Amino acid sequence: MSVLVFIECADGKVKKSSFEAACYGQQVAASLGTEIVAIAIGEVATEELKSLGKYGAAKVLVDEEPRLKDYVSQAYTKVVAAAAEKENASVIILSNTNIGSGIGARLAARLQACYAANVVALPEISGDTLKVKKSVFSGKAFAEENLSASTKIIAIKKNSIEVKETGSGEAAIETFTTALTDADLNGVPQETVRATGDVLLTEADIVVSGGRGMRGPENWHLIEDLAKALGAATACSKPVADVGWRPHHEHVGQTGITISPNLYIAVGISGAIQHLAGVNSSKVIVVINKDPEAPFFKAADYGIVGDIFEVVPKLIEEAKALAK
Ligand SMILES: Cc1cc2nc3c(=O)[nH]c(=O)nc-3n(C[C@H](O)[C@H](O)[C@H](O)COP(=O)(O)OP(=O)(O)OC[C@H]3O[C@@H](n4cnc5c(N)ncnc54)[C@H](O)[C@@H]3O)c2cc1C
Repeated sequence: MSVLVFIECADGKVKKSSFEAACYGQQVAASLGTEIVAIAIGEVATEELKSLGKYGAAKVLVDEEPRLKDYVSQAYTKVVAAAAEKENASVIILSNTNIGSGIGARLAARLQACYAANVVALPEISGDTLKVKKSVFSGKAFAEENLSASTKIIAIKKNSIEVKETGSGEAAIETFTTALTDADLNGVPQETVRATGDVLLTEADIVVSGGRGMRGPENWHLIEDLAKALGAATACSKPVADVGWRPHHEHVGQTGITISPNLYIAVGISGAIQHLAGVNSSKVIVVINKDPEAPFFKAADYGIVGDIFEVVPKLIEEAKALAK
């Protein structure tokens, strides 16, 4: 019996959300008296994979099949299922990303497993049952669910688990191959064009986001300059993307991307529930709005009541000074 953790990679590196999944897996494995094995797919730097040893992975299986350089749902599912069978995994941990949730649902069907997505805390373990807490209704409530099938799949919501090194060892790397058919590979991406700039929005620790209060795209340099000074990604509210001030892939909320950065700075955004649905699991929320009655202040950890065009240039100056 083991706990298998699926590791997502981008640009040859392990994504932060996968370190979170490894830490979660390590703690579950410790409670079950077993160890974690990780599975990574595609080209990933060996040092990155070895570093998973610091987060409890004794071994990392790597499938470097060139056709799996980019995510292919059926094929990735088959590889993870084969790794789970090889390692006799009773618990499989994924990150609750687009890729993780795509694989999770397919895996559950393939392995006759139970699957809990959006999990926000370590499970309570009672015999063969894992009780998990998950975020539901776009982050407005929590649900507890008992997972009792012999194979359990858990997808961790980003930023729910602190990434902590638990050891100094290096994980052993083992090449892993899975026999794939043409049918497994009938949806291979031909080209991937990076949507965001320097910092990937879904992986960013800090996000600076602008709303209709920015008045127009000609003022977006304020959002970009603040983001640059903080090493942050940029985002926006839906109407901003709808009118074409910003591209749609930056739109966060119920109908856009869901993010959970450590710091979310909302500039000139009112805080409608549809917007909050995509950002309310951020660790710290800072709101800048000239209207003290703006609903976003109720969800904020820190609020600045003031005019964007006075407040943000000062913040940029301060952030630049701190970075020196
Ligand atoms: C089905 C459905 C799905 C939706 N999905 C989403 C979604 O995914 N994401 C999303 O964002 N929205 C979504 N919406 C839209 C949502 O309801 C709001 O209309 C939207 O979030 C408002 O965007 P905003 O805050 O940028 O604009 P506004 O509501 O117009 O707010 C602008 C804010 O800027 C402030 N402001 C103006 N000038 C200044 C200044 N100079 N200095 C400081 N503050 C200033 C104002 O006080 C105001 O609070 C959805 C709506 C529906 C019906």
